[in-house]
Amino acid sequence: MAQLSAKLTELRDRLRPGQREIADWNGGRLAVSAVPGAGKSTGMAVAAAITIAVNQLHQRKQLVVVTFTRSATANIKSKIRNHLKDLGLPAGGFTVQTLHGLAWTIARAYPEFSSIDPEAVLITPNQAHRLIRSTVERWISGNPALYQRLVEGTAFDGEETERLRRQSVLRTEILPAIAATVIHEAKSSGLSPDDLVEQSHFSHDDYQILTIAAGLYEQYQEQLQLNNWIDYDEMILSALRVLENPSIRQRWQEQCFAVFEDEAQDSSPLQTRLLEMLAITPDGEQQNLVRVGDPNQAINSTFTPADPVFFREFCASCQVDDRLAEMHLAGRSSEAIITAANFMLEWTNSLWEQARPLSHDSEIGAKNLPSSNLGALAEPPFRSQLIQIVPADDPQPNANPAPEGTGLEIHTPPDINDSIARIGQRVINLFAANPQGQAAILVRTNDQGKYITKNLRELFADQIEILEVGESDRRSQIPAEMLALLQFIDRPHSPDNLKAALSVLMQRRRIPSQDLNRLAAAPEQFLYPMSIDPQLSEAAKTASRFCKSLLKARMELPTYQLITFLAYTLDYEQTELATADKLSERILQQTRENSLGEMLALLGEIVSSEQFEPVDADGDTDKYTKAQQLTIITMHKAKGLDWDYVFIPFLHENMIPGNPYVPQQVQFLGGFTLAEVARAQIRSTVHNHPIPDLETAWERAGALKTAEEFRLLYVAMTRAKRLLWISAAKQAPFVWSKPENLQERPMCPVIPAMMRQFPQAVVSDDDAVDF
Ligand SMILES: Nc1ncnc2c1ncn2[C@@H]1O[C@H](COP(=O)(O)OP(=O)(O)OP(=O)(O)O)[C@@H](O)[C@H]1O
Repeated sequence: MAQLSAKLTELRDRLRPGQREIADWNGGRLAVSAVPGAGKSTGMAVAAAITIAVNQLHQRKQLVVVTFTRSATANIKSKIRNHLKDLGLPAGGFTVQTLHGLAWTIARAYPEFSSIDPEAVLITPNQAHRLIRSTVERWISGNPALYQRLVEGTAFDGEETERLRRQSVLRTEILPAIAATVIHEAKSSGLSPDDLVEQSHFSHDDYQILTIAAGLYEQYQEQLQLNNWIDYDEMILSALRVLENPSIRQRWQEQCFAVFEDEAQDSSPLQTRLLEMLAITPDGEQQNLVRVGDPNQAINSTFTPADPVFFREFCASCQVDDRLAEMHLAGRSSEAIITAANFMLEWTNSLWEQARPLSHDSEIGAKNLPSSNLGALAEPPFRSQLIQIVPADDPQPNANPAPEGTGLEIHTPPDINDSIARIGQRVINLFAANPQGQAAILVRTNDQGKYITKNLRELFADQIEILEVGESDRRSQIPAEMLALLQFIDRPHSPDNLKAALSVLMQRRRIPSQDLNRLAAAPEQFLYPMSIDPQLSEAAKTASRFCKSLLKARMELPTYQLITFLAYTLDYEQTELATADKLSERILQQTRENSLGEMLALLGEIVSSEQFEPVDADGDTDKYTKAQQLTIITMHKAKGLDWDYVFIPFLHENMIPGNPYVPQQVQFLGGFTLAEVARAQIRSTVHNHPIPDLETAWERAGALKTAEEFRLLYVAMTRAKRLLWISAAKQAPFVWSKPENLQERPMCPVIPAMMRQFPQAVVSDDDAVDF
């Protein structure tokens, strides 16, 4: 016993302040707000092992550890096991699960209370999902007046082709977008369709957007049940339904000693409710709940219902009881990188301050700040929490490593191709000097990653080992792309099928970019135009020829060869072709008659249930950070990872923070996108604020997006250990779907501010040639 106690002390001593507060937790609620690289996961794993040991937890009294992703789950699990092993204890007394995994375990154990069929198929309904499509169709037929009001938009002269165009946009873009956005938003905030109906009485816009949202949500729920599907929110809801039963709840609460949650800033209100319920002690006296997170790394809030506000509120309420620990020390990066990240955080917060209606003019002049839309936010984009370097006696080996050169470099090359060449040459030199070095290029969009990869391969052939993470994302799109093209081949005169096929061809750059709604509104005229029909544009003629070649293949090829043919037609790369072959084989094995109808039905199942693993896809993130490898990855995916050398090119204003964008084809409804407006309205009801009108809601959505984009840049910057290399080329594309059209682009506004603040980091074009 004395030996265990000595080992526990030794383990605790390996922690730094902040981490120790988690390890010293002995009941009740605790919030831990940490900076990037503070060692949240490391601290939580040690704290978990100590808690298990001290409280002698076992199979029937467990510590429940919850993380956000499956790869993080595996990571923490192995850390806890190793600590327990070092302590000479069995690897029991705890479970590590994702929130959804936990909910599913509870729901599946009691089907009679969760009303979940264990055979139900799990789906993630995006806009293109057939569940969303049929939800929209049913809503339209049940709500002709609301639909008609949408068709009329802000002005309508009754012209027939315009009506058809608007109907097509509404059916295939606007309403699916509203459905996909608001249903998830409402559901994971714990609102039912009836709640939304009730809220809709308090909003007074012409389109009655909340009424539309409620109607779509209702239809969606019906369809979900009918098909025996469940979505991720339903899992949480059904677990909550199970726990409503007092005796089952009691049993779970007895079994659960405490809940430790990592990445708490990313949880939705519904998820939090589940954890809070489990964490209540059986006597109902207290909540054994430790939530660890970083509100400044909340980068999912504009496309999921997570909102950093919730975690900030949790921190604030714990602070009142003196139950808030702050982890400011971080050993990941060189000091120059930490200073740059801190500056960026404070600069963004002053931008918000200046944009507030009651800001002081005198300060603005001094800070030389550009204008921004952040003033619509009640809270600053960042929690005011600066990263500090660790003291000399820190337990982390090589903490705050020596910088590579000055640690921070800011480049403004003439154009994006120059940026890519500079990065390539620099990586070759860095890898030659440091055989253990790892590097990454962080991009805002997958289009950028694809462009960089192609150019680096052309410029440096096999001198650099490159891993482009987006490549495997593209592979996972393959079943859906095949389905879209085959549905078109099967029924080419359906406007929906035509539009879906054209979208795939456009995304894969097989046909020029253009407004597809006009083409899809009249498939006959598009495919087989007669002399009396209006002339097609050159771009439309190319698209028409392409589509006809697909139809011709249908006549000439046996069905089982169609997928392979389409894969070549889309100009798939090597691994994409292998994935398409695998898909084709699977369909061949599972279908008997080999008819197109049978093939479509099976492919539809595969797509909606996501049962197909693309070739070489797994969630193992170790392969992203290998030595001597240059990883090209989006800023979102880079969260939680780090590299010695991090390159962030293409920092232009239209990327970060970006502009609130209303696509031309939806502008007949007004200067906003309805899905975002509806979301901002639902958000207000969740926070018990009055429902804003359309314009105010749109402004707020824009401000949230700006704040999140700056947080995303902060996450990206804090991935660097020894070198943070950033650039904004003078010439860049207007849109990345056409990277060859270069023009002068303004920089992301934080770059000039950083150049003023860190003049020693600015690399002039003449110096850059030497790298
Ligand atoms: N007490 C410690 N002793 C030794 N190494 C540590 C300690 N705490 C953290 N580290 C190291 O610091 C690095 C960052 O830790 P970790 O991944 O836990 O940070 P995090 O706060 O979860 O990071 P993120 O910013 O990605 O959220 C890891 O390499 C980890 O091994």
